[in-house]
Amino acid sequence: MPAAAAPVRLPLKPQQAPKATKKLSKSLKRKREADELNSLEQAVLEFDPSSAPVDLFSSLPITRQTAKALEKSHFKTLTSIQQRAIPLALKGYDILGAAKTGSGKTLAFLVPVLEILYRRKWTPLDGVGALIISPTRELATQIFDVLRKIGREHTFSAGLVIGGKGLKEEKEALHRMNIVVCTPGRMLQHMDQTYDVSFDNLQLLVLDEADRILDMGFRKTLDAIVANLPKSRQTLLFSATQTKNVADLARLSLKDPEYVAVHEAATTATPATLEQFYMTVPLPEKLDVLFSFLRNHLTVKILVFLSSCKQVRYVYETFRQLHIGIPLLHLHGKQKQSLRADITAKFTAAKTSCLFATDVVARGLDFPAVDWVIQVDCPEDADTYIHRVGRTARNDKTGRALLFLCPSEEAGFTKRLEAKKVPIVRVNPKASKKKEIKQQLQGLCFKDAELKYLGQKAFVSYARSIAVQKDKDTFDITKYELDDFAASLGLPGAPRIRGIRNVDVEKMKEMKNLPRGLKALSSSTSNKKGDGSSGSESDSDEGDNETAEKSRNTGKSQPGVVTKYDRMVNRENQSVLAPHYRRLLNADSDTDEEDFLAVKRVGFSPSPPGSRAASPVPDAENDEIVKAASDDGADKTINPKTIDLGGKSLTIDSNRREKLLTSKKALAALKPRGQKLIFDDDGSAKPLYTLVDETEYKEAGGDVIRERKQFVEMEKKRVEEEDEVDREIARRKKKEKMLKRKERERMEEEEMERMGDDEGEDGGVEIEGLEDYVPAPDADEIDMDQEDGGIGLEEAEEKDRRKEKKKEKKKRKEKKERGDGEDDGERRKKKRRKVLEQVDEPETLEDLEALAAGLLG
Ligand SMILES: Nc1ncnc2c1ncn2[C@@H]1O[C@H](COP(=O)(O)OP(=O)(O)OP(=O)(O)O)[C@@H](O)[C@H]1O
Repeated sequence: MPAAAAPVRLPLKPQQAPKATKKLSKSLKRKREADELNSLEQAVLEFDPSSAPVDLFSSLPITRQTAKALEKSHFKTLTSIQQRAIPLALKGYDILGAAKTGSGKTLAFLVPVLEILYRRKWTPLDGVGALIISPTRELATQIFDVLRKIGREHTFSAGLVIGGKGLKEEKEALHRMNIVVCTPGRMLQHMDQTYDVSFDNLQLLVLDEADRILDMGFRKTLDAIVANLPKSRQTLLFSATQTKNVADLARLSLKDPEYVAVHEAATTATPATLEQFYMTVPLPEKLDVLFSFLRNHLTVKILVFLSSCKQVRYVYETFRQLHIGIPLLHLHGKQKQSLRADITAKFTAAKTSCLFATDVVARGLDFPAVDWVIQVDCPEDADTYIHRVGRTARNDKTGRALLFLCPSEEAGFTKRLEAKKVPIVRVNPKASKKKEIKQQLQGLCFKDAELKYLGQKAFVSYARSIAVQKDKDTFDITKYELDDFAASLGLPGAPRIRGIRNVDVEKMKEMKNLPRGLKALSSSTSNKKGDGSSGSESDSDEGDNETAEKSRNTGKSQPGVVTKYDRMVNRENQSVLAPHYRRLLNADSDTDEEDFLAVKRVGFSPSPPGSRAASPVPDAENDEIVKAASDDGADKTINPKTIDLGGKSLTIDSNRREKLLTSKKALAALKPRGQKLIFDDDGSAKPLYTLVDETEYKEAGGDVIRERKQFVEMEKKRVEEEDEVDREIARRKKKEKMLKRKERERMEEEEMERMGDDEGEDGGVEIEGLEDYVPAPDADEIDMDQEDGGIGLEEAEEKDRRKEKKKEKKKRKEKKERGDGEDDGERRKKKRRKVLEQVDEPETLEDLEALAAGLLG
């Protein structure tokens, strides 16, 4: 599936082209469609959602097109959430849908989307009719794929707006979309920047994984999106862990929503076909247990969750080098979109594979036949646990899940699971099958400095992810054996951790045996020297470039004795794991405190008037100014030249001086700026603004900070207002243009219809009894749509029309050239006369034939 932004026109499969003899009169077809629509509306009206649930899609009051596509996609019977939600949604209710993972919620909202737009006679000119929002790109792509399948018999255009592609490309495509499947961030970007895309007509808003989209992470983005949507719309919210938070629902202005929770009475919140286990594994043994587990499960499909991108990378890179014996993949939010799509496709197709991933795949993804879900790092809450394990045992298939809990997490987290009705059994790892990989990891880190560096980052990001957890009953940072954990990653010591907030520093200071990493943390936090970064580590690429150099110097190695670990730590990162990773390193080093103060490139340094050549700064590229130490030890500049610039003297070398003197622009930049003056009635000049001394101003009762704030707010408001006016103008213009185009097309259609009817009356072929036949657009047009987001059907028709017109024009021109006003009969007579003039009396048979040919030709 191309993650293309370009809209695809449904139907997506070319149907059999109509034969000339089976041409169906357009007006008849239109009449039939109108009748069908009326009876469909009637059926929906009469349908009672509270009556016995419908088992088959064919028994639902839905269009022929949807029913046919569902059948072709092998969807015959409805799942329970579909039985309950679809009828209500068809009747126009707002819905809060909750059902276990893998129970078919996607169809429960996609079928109503297609049906409602169809019943409202939605055309490409009506703009965006339905907006489907998903928290991740992968899930949006999956929803889009299902939409393509079940919408293939309809003629709407649908598109993906998820980023990872050019904004311009998406912008252009957005104009043609009727159904938009998107991620929140990218959608908002378009709403802000693509001024002429209107959502004024929006009929349906769908939030898949609604609780996730409504939570803190997306709060502002979603609110801003909703502010751009009309209030009179239908809203459908779906999730396996649905929110009932009234404040959240109020944000979406739901109208008396129907709460459809099909498994609310069930004894478990997870699928009955899912077996769930947990193990208590000390943090330093986690990688050993994971490695041993994978070694013993080489022929299955496994999904392994870790809490940050760094961990995913580290575990993937090291396990790959340990040749574990099962194909390994890794997926996290810092990868390029094309790579993410590629890995998702690979894992979907794989029969045997192990995918290390962050929570980017925790929700909604429908990987077929996953045997095991392993959670190496404890999820932040029970809801996340439910979604993660929901990647297996989908749609009544079997599956297994295993959770690793650190001893300090066990009591707290099992309590949370119990409260959420998650049945889980404790198991112990078999000691005989456990293999320690610490030594191997140390070896790998020793050989490869970048791997070691990655391990350090993984360590820091794990510690941070624990420190920022809200559930302090489960996650107490002081209870993790961080030093041993660092050793288990193959690191020579626990890296220093900066920037963790919300940690009880005093408590940590009091602790005996406090890990070195946390000691550093406690001192840096209490001294307020942290870098200030905080927030969730999951899928974020934060981290700490710093090694534990200081602590190491004061640690195990003796002063003056350089151990192999010291060498390893001091060594620069040399080899390259991946270009992307190197970029990350560079990006990180950019944020170092040293860089914050360092001057990257300095040109000239103007010296104060009257002073000697002052601070000539060498340019890295040219090295114009050479400095040497004089006998008395003071700096002496060789070959100095001074230019006087309005009282300022500038010292430079002769070459640059020449250059500078020939460039007015460069000189102007160095000269003092001019001053703006105003002249009063007497002609005396005054500065444009007279500045009041701040203390004087304050004494007079002025509040500088408040006024600055007021000014900024006033300006912001003004810009927003102007922005809104601009948008409104753009929207109005677009609407006018659209209406004009619609009117023109309607007239053209009427004209064509008239011509078509005339044709029928004049002997054109009209076949009765082809009720089931739906004429399809040309296959060529569909191909273009599908392949590269090329022109739509509508545009193709427009092109054809233009071609026709051109042809006619050309014909007329030719006719004119041949002689104005001459009809064909006259022209023929003229030609015959000319032939007769040229040919003598025919004597032979050939002469006669030539004459006949000339006359007839
Ligand atoms: N009516 C149906 N008949 C047969 N299979 C179905 C039906 N509806 C959905 N499925 C299949 O069930 C699987 C799970 O569906 P879907 O992804 O919609 O679940 P979900 O409830 O959205 O899961 P999650 O909570 O994880 O997002 C998919 O493979 C889908 O093709």
